[in-house]
Formats: sequence, C-alpha cells, structure tokens
Amino acid sequence: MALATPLRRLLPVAAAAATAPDPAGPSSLNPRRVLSLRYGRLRSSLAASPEPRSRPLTASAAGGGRPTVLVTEKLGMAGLDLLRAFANVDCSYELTAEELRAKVSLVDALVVRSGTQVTREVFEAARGRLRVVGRAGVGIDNVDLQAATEAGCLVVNAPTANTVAAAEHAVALLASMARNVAQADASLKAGKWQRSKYIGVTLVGKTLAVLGFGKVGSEVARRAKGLGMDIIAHDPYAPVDRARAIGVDLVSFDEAISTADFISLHMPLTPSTEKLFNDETFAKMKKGVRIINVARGGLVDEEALLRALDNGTVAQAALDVFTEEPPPRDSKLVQHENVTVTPHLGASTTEAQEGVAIEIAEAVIGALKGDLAATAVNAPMVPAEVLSELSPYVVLAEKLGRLVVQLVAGGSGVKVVKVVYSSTRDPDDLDTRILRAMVTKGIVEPISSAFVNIVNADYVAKQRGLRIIEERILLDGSPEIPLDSIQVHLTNVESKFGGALSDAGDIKVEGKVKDGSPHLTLVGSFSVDVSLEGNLILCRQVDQPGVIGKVGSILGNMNVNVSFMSVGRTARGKQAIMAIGVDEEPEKEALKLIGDTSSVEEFVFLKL
Ligand SMILES: NC(=O)C1=CN([C@@H]2O[C@H](COP(=O)(O)OP(=O)(O)OC[C@H]3O[C@@H](n4cnc5c(N)ncnc54)[C@H](O)[C@@H]3O)[C@@H](O)[C@H]2O)C=CC1
Ligand SMILES: O=C(O)C(=O)COP(=O)(O)O
Repeated sequence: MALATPLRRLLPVAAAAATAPDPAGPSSLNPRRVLSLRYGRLRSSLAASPEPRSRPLTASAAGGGRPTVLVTEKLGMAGLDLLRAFANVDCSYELTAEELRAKVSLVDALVVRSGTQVTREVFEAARGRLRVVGRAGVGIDNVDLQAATEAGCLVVNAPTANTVAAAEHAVALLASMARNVAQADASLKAGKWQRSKYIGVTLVGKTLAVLGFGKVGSEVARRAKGLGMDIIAHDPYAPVDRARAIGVDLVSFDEAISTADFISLHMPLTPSTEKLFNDETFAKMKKGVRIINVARGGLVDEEALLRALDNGTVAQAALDVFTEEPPPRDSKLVQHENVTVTPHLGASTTEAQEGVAIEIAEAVIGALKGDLAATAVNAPMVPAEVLSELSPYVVLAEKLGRLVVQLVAGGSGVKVVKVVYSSTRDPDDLDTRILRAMVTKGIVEPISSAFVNIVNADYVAKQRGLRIIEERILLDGSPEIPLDSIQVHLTNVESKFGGALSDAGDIKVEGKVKDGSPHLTLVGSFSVDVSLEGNLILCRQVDQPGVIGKVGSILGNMNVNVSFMSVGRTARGKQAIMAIGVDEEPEKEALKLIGDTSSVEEFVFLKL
C-alpha cells in the first residue's frame, strides 16, 4: 500500500477531473511466466507522448545515453560481457542494505542472485528510475514482486540454466548423506580411522519422495531412478502425464511424507509453503527418514527439524539452503553430527553460472530495449505475434485514454471506464490485456505523475478505484484484421464538452487504425475523422456556412498550423462538431477568440 499515499497526494493537482477514491488493497498478483513479450511498438507509442513521463522505457533515465546496470553478486563472465557491450556496468558486491538503497536510484537495472534482498525499500529508494530487476537464477523469493509491480519495474529471472546443477547437487547430497561422506572425510582428516562409525544405508530399493515436481524435482527423480530408487512425488500443479512419462506416481502430501525413506524438497518458497515442514509434518514421517533440501531454507521450521533429528524421527538431513543465509556460526543445525551442509551451492557449477549469466543478461538487455523478456515474472503473458499484430491499436488505445480523460469536467471523479472492442475475431482470439493497460495509461498519466506500463497498469487502476470494463462487439467479416474500432466510455461523469456525451450520457470516443495510424472517428454522437497526433481542438457549433473559415483564420493569424480537420453533424443546420488537428498549442488569446466566435457553442483544446 505504500504507493497509495503518493497517488492520492498527486491527484488534487491534476488538470482534469478524476478524484482519488479510497484505494483498494494491493492486487493479488499471480506471477505468471511470460512466453514472449516484445513490445517495440509500444515503446514508440510511449516515446511519442507529447510530455515524456519521468521514466521512458528505452533510454537511460540519466539522459538518453547508455543505461546503467548494477550487478550486486558474482555473475559469469559471458553474461557480464554481454551487459558491458550494451550498458555501463557497476559490479559492486557485498553491499549493505543502505549502500544498495543509495546506489539503486542511479541505475536502470539491477542484477542479483539469492544473496541480495530486493525489498520494498529498495524500490522506493530507486525513485522510479529502476526499470528491470534481473534475478540470475530461479528463486525470486528475495525480490518483493508486489513492490516491483507497483513501481512498474519488470522482474525477470533465469529459470532454466541452473536446473541440472541443482538436481545434481541434490543427488550428490542424497548419496553423500547416505554414506556419511562429509563426516567420514572430516574424521579422517582429523587423523581418525572410524570404519564402523560411518556405516551408511543403501539407496537401491528405497522410496524417494520428491516434493515439488517442477524442473529440478523431475530431474532429481530421473537421476534417482537410475540409482534404483522407487520415486513418488507430490506437486498439486504438476501434470500427471509428465510424471507418468518418467515412471513417477503423483501422490498426496501426507502419503508422500509418510511412506518415503528419503524426502527431497523442490518447491518454491511462498506464503503457503513457508515452514511446511514443522513439528506436525515431521510427526507424520516414517521414523528414520532422511531429508534433502536444495530448494529454500524457509520451507523448513529449523527448530522443529532439530527436534526431529534429536528424537530420531529424522535420521539425517542434507541442507544446501537455510532460513537465514549465512546461518549463525553457532547454528545447532549446521553443527549437528547427522546433518550435512553446503553453503547454497546448488547452482554453483561453472557451466550453470555461465548459462545463468547469459540467460539473465539477455533478458535484462531485452527488457531495457523495451522487449519484455520470455522470463518476466510480474507481467502478463502476451505472445510476440499477438503484440506485433496489436501494436498500432496499442497506440490508439493510449491516445483514446488521454483524449477521453481531458473531456472530463473538473471535480467529477472517473470511476468506471468501459472499453468496447468491435472485431470480427472470436473474443477468445483477441487478447486485449495490453490494450486495457494502454487505455489505463492514457487515462491515468495526464492527471498524475504515476508511470503506467503493462507491468503495473491493472494495479494502478485498482489503486485509484478505476473499474475497467471490457466489452466485445462481434462483427461479420474476415478475422484477418484484429480490430475494427475501440470505444472508450466514461460513465457517471460530467464533461467539460457536452458534445462528447453519448445518448446514454457517457463521455464517449471511438477510434480506428487507418493506414497504420490512429484516427479519432467518433466523439459523443458525432462522426469525425481526424488523425490522432499533435493536439486537437474540438468545437461544437450550429451547422452553418462560414464557421470553419472563421476558426481556421483565427488559427492561421496566430501562426498555428492546422494538420487535419473534420466536421461531423447530426443533420443539416443542426449541431456539428469540428475536430481540428493542430501542430502547436495555440496561445490563450487564440483559444479565447475561438470561444467568442458566434455560433461556436463550446470548444475544448486537447493534448494527445
Ligand atoms: N539451491 C540452489 O542453488 C537452487 C535452488 N533452487 C530452488 O529449487 C526450487 C525448485 O526450482 P525449479 O524446479 O526450477 O522450480 P519450478 O517452478 O520448475 O518447480 C517448482 C515446483 O514446485 C511446485 N509446487 C508449488 N507449490 C507446491 C506445494 N505446496 N507442494 C508441492 N509442490 C509445489 C510447482 O508446481 C512446481 O512444479 C526453487 O525453490 C528454487 O528456488 C533452484 C536452483 C538452484
Ligand atoms: O536459482 C536459485 O533459485 C538459487 O537458489 C541459486 O541461487 P544463487 O544464484 O546461487 O544465489
């Protein structure tokens, strides 16, 4: 909720009308894997805004030069080289939280591993400049995703390059724990020869429960099968077919933990998995079970594990990860003779680190260029081909949003926005999330200093109490062109330009893409046709000869170039609307003269 206050504070000074309703709670963002999300055209729409926002998506916030990337943990050289070819790279390792906060407002991207806590305070300290956080690895539990989303900051990770390394480390721990390798090694190095003390247990024929049957979990299962183990797995979201294909039975959590001789943890740390392994769950396990954790320390209640080791419920544990990293020097768990430990080495092979570094460098560079990487974790999934097809409509959607909000009379708050898409496409074949995001951007940005992009659009709308309703009108015809028109309606608001009201009393504008560029085609009930570029004057007058000439010469006398003009009327001699595209913003005097022109009943000047 930290952004609620600044948003509220900024609204009263806004030029147009939306008032700040009570902010709703933070949206429950479901981090979703993005397949591919290029939005090059979206970039150009943003760059084309008449008043650039505080944070362009493409150029460095420091003034259009090379972007700056801060790397806070050791990254493979190949990734660093890629980053350096594109950006100024500051490698500053082992920063304190305070030092990180001080540096982060000077950079456009931050690259971390698991050792850097990217908290809400970090996003706040970035003061809007940070656009991308790259997590060079899988687990993003050290990044506050909600705070990133609120700040419009994209978070990308490197989900695949260290999978094998983590799986191999789990297998290494499994085997070395079973045969007391680490303990025996320490004993021999201490000058002892203790053959009977370090009798181990065999793996063949034993049951291994893999908890979390994702990328690492399934690779562990595959390898453990080769060791002759029987594998069961628990994962509420894993496809049964994938498990069956490698001969693994998916079972319930209780069945998995109560029947296994070995349990290997491979799920993410989330609020629902935190301390999933506690006194209650240890009590359900087979006496003498052995546990491997190469996932996250926070999955285990470490005090409870210590109790379970001491009372023999758990015979041995092999831990690569800890609730607190590094764990305290005197940690009883680390020191326990039946516990084998490694300092979070799961991803630490030369090969995995090079792979992860390249994967994250490419994702961060892509994101800085305006492409949302295939591995974005806090942005909606919009396939590349959909984005490319919708790109002209992305520009249109933003322009319509900017235009419609400027038609609202001061003091009446925008609460409900209806976006109507007319299309020959089946609704299932038209992904409108990016269009909705751009309408929101167009509506919110002119009246606040909020920066809106596809990452935070729904969150910003929710915070401001803006309800965006989407409707589809299905047209007959070939579905080749994705959209015929987009209408934006603002309901229950007053307009400073009565001509923009529809019969239903909504402020209504409609636009189409013509020859690849956005056009305004309807204002209220008046059809017009004017290219949406530069600035726009809308005049409502009684339809009669001479008005267009008068207004045109006022603008000409004031040296204002008219780029487009279009007149729409209800009927001959009745009401008409003149839409005039102008390159420059006319002086106040010119606008006053237009307002004073006889038969001009109202007019409004709009910046697009
Ligand atoms: N120690 C290390 O250096 C490394 C640790 N990791 C950690 O390993 C874990 C797994 O990574 P990946 O396999 O790449 O992730 P993944 O996303 O491919 O797999 C995680 C699986 O856990 C499942 N899951 C979620 N909630 C669950 C629950 N309550 N019970 C059972 N399953 C649940 C998901 O459905 C998913 O299939 C993560 O925590 C990651 O951070 C990954 C790489 C290196
Ligand atoms: O990828 C992961 O989830 C890991 O835990 C690896 O962490 P690291 O990048 O080695 O700090």
